[in-house]
Amino acid sequence: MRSTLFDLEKTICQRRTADPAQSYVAKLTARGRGKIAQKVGEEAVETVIAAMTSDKDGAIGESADLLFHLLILLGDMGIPLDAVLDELDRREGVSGIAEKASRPPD
Ligand SMILES: N=c1c2ncn([C@@H]3O[C@H](COP(=O)(O)OP(=O)(O)OP(=O)(O)O)[C@@H](O)[C@H]3O)c2ncn1[C@@H]1O[C@H](COP(=O)(O)O)[C@@H](O)[C@H]1O
Repeated sequence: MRSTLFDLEKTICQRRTADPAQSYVAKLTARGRGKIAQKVGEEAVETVIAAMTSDKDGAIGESADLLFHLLILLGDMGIPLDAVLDELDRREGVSGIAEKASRPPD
């Protein structure tokens, strides 16, 4: 399996406390979780816009930005990428339709 996301997670962890003048990760982290979360939202919107305009190259670039900023946010919250992947593994083979139907009524 490609280790790209795990390698990036490690880099982000190392850069969090770097000099904000030298590191984007450190600069964004220093601005606080609200700003990091805002960036995740912006990159998500930009991904959606690329999709809605059928801009494949744009969608690839914006998806990379989204994953990068999501990893910064997870790192800031102390959530390892492994925890997210474990959750996806837990859901494997469970149809989204069946899962929704099994939820208790509101
Ligand atoms: N993958 C990335 C990556 N993707 C995007 N970006 C940066 O993310 C920023 C987002 O761009 P935007 O135009 O959306 O934001 P902005 O205008 O800078 O910010 P705002 O003023 O809007 O808040 C840009 O500065 C991009 O260069 C990245 N910066 C770093 N990485 C990785 O993170 C590592 C550590 O980076 P540093 O922390 O900078 O050393 C690098 O070696 C790379 O592997």
